[in-house]
Amino acid sequence: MLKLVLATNNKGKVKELAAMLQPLGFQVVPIGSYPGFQEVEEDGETFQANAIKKAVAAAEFTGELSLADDSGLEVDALAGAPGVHSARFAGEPTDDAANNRKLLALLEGVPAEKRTARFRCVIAIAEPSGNNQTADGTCEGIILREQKGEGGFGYDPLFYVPEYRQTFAELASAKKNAISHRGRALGKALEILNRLYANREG
Ligand SMILES: O=P(O)(O)OP(=O)(O)OP(=O)(O)OC[C@H]1O[C@@H](n2cnc3c(O)ncnc32)[C@H](O)[C@@H]1O
Ligand SMILES: [Mg+2]
Repeated sequence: MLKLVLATNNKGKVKELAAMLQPLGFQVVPIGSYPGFQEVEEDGETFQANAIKKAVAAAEFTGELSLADDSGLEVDALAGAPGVHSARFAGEPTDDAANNRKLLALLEGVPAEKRTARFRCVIAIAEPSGNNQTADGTCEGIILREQKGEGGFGYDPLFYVPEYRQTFAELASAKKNAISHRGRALGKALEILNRLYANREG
């Protein structure tokens, strides 16, 4: 089995990443199952910087190949906010419902054609040595005026994908994974993982 530590405390991310990686033969282990791991401070100015920081910390702590995901929502009418601050948009600790309420309040009165947004994701893969590589993905959508759907997590009930006429929270999870920022970043990250494992078994 190809062991891979998932350096995230977000259950929604773990679920999606595991659903995509397990069928490919990866044995994924969430960082939560390693007692004593100190959560890293996500003080980077970019998704890439934060993803690398999380992946390297996990790889150094566990001695295993580790994957981290830093992601967020960029809303054009808000000049790209909440961006890297998506998780704590409405303050600490992370509260998805409060984040969604804040987003709706800030967009009140903004017409549909100006509610464009995108999710961004950077996945970092780190080795215990600290060596790391990254891959990114985006997905374009529109911020609705009210939440729709029960699936997913975070901003999913407000993120409408015109192509499918559904929000990320309404889409079946396999469909979300096929088109999401995370799914696209993971597709590229798999090429990195394949090279790393090929070298190991070399
Ligand atoms: O840092 P980790 O432990 O991975 O977990 P986190 O939830 O803090 O994750 P981030 O720092 O990457 O913050 C990303 C936030 O952006 C939002 N987000 C990212 N991907 C999303 C998705 O697929 N659907 C909905 N919201 C998403 C969600 O609110 C996340 O909390
Ligand atoms: Mg975080």
